[in-house]
Amino acid sequence: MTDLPIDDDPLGPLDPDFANRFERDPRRPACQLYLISPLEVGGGFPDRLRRALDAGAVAAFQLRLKDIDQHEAARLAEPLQRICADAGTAFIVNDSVALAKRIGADGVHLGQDDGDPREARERLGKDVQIGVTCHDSRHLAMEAGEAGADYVAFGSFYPTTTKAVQHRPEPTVLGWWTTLFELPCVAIGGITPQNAPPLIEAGADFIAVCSAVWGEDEVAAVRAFDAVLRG
Ligand SMILES: Cc1ncc(COP(=O)(O)OP(=O)(O)O)c(N)n1
Ligand SMILES: Cc1nc(C(=O)O)sc1CCOP(=O)(O)O
Ligand SMILES: [Mg+2]
Repeated sequence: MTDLPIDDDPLGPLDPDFANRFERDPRRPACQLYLISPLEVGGGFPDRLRRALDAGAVAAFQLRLKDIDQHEAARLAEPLQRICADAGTAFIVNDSVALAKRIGADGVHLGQDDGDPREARERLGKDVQIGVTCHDSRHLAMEAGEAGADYVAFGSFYPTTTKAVQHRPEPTVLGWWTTLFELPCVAIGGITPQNAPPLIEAGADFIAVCSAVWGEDEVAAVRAFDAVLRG
């Protein structure tokens, strides 16, 4: 993941073997940016991604495609995965353990109907990051933690047009989670640079964003998130 300047950090450099993990680390901002892809990632999208990752610190990028066969998804993933690797950004595949394994992704994100995190762990191994959607549920989050997830995701905090959503957590769930558990939490849903601060202050370890970056000028948007996240 993209780091703060670390060469002169008194804690020393991040171990490159652990650089793409979802972990709290005092050498990184307390809350980091996690980009979710639009559904269309062909055409000029790789250039947009490169520009976005150059514009500020982006910890992770999720390839979120729907209704697409795995060969086509793997073909579309290839340039994006390379761009993320060059930028030190973790490359996460949405929904599909099979695709994540096939392309050697850094992680997979699983919704409640996307499969069992324990099976995903068996298939992907200990080094691949597994994230789990938990909506507004403390119970689901604790279950995901027990199942070996590397992060839990709560949402949708704000209205979104990217996806039909049925849950609206309060930011307090983030504070509850971070106070009790080491496992990082992700906040998602309708997040913009303007409405992000209450989620950051409540304790989100990551904010996951789609339309506020790809529906806008991606460079200006990542810079605006970067400024908010660096306080
Ligand atoms: C970081 C993150 N959080 C939540 C989701 C939503 O996952 P899911 O509920 O499986 O819905 P889809 O994204 O698959 O439509 C996510 N993708 N990423
Ligand atoms: C993919 C996704 N999952 C959500 C959840 O609540 O689990 S909200 C969401 C959409 C995120 O996109 P945007 O930043 O454009 O709102
Ligand atoms: Mg899903």
